[in-house]
Order: sequence, then structure tokens, then C-alpha cells
Amino acid sequence: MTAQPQQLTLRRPDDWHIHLRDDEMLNTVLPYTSAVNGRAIVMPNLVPPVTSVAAGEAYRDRILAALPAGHAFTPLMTCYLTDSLDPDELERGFTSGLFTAAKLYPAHATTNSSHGVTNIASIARVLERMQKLGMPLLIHGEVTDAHVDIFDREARFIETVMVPLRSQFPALKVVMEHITTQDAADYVAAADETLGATITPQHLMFNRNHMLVGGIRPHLYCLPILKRNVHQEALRKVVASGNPRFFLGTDTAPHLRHLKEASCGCAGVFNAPTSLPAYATVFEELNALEHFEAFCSENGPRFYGLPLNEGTITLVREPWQVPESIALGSHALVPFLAGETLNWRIA
Ligand SMILES: NC(=O)N[C@@H](CC(=O)O)C(=O)O
Ligand SMILES: [Zn+2]
Ligand SMILES: [Zn+2]
Repeated sequence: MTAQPQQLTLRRPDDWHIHLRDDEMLNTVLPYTSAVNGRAIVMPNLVPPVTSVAAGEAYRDRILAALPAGHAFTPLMTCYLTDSLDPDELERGFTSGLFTAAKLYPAHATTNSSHGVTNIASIARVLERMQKLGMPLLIHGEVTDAHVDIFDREARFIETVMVPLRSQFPALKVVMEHITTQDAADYVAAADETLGATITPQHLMFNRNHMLVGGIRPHLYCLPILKRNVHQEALRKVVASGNPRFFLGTDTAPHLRHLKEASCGCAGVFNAPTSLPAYATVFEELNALEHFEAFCSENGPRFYGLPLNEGTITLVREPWQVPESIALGSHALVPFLAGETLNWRIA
């Protein structure tokens, strides 16, 4: 029997999928991400979305202005694709170093996606340009057809969108964001090095029973929705395998408590305060701590073609209780695993 490690020191991680929002919310949530990560891919689904170089620069400036003193953190900005985005605008943002990637939201797939893409044909020129530039395409992979069951939307997306898109643009670098199914894990694992995927802590720790049995838990509701247990197991297996094309992307997505605990609650899990200890818990449960650092700090930058971070972060085995809520003005945010005890704490 090997002794349990008492601490884990790893290269400073990055978070390849986050929502920082804006204004007071940005000020409240950013420090949880910037305290831990060297960089993060910032989602562009503001209202209105970030669809131009000017909007991307202004948003980056607001993020940098909200950064606490002493946090060495670089926001990696993304451009929200619409049917009418001009490829020249996107190229200008990429070559100037502002935009790291572009984000494809199928119209109406998720929170703030009403301006999203209605069909891939309408963005063919943009994808052509991205392929030429080596600019990664990040995808929320769910079909939106009203008749497709919410639990089938990711698997259906692979057949109907991913496969034709990747055969039309075989050299395009694509990240399937926040994957939730065995179908996606298998599809990405079988693909070549142009395809990667992020996985959230909630999809590794939970399945739909945790969200729905014995009462509905709105703070586990996110999109793509938690799936059945076999899918959770498939995601756990793929991260435990150490496959380098899977990497950390928390999809931390804060919504005010009263907008989640509502008759029509918002989708999104605010996991920035607990995500790294949560991932560590999962890797330890899987006896896969040997792959933990690569998942957090190496696979992502290698996929994106960026340097690895300098410096380290240490987690110590020290039980702590996650706060029940975090104040935001007169409102509150409920963090992922609120009230629960985690065994790993960031030193
Ligand atoms: N994941 C979510 O459930 N919500 C995200 C949007 C997204 O990433 O799809 C949000 O912006 O709130
Ligand atoms: Zn999404
Ligand atoms: Zn997201």
C-alpha cells in the first residue's frame, strides 16, 4: 500500500473555459480564478456578446482593472461567432494577440447564446480563415432542435455537426468544450491531435441522479446537463487514462442565487472557489494523481501551442468546509459543493 500524499505541488495551472461576466459580478468572481491560474480562456457570452476587436479589448481592459494586486493572471480572450462575423475582423483580433480562439455557440443552445450561429454553412468563410491561421475553434457541442431530448443533444451534435465540420476543415484546431458523454469522450479519444476537450469538475463528480433524486438541486444544473452514471464513469476513465487531449476547463458560470433557485432557474455552476480541490479529489479517487498535473497545467497549453506556466501551486491535505454562499452586493452566489467538506485545500 502506498502512503497517501499530504501535499500536491504542481506547475501553475490554467483554466481553459470560464465565464467572468462583468461589472460587480466580475469583481467578485475573478479573484477566485486569478489566485490559482496563470491564464484562462474567457468566454464571450456577455450581453451583448463580444463580437469585435473593440469589444474584446474593452472587456480585457475591464478584467485587468478588476484583477487584485499581486495576481499574475492573463485573460485569454475569445470572439463570439455569429452568422455575420467578418473573417477579416477575426483575423485582426487573432494576429494582434487579442483573441486566442473563437467560440461557436449554436443559437439558443445555452445561457446568452441568442446571437449564436444558426448553421455552419453561414460561417464557412470564417472557419476557412481560422484553419489557415491556426486559430482554435471552441464549441458548445449541443444541437438545439426542439424535438431532440436534452440528454441526447451532445451525442446528436457529434454526428450531425462535428463529423461533417471536421471533415470539411480537417486541419482546424477544435476544442469540444465541457464534454459530458461517453460518446464525446470516445469521439475525442479516437480523433487526431487537432481535436481536444475540456471536462468540468461537476461532470466528473456527479451524474443526473445527484441532481434529481431526493429533491432538485439547482446548483448542479448546468449545460450540457449532467448525464446518466455510465457517462460520468466514461469521463472519469478518460481523465484517469492520462490522455493528453483532455484538459482542465471548469466552465465556472456564476448566476445570482435567486436566479438559480427559481421556478425557471439559470444554467451554470459557480465552481471557481472549489474547482482545483475538486479535481484533485477526483484524481485521487481514481488513483490517477500521476496524471493530475498534466491535466491541469500541461495538456491545455500544449494543445493551444502556448508555453507552460512558470511557478507552482500547492494543495495540502487539510479538510475545510466550503462556504454556503458568497456575498455579491445585496445578493449572493452559491459555490459548487457549498457546505461540503473538501480534503484538499490550496496552500
Ligand atoms: N454552462 C452553463 O450552464 N452555462 C454557461 C454557458 C455555457 O457554458 O454553456 C453560462 O454562461 O452560464
Ligand atoms: Zn457551453
Ligand atoms: Zn461555459
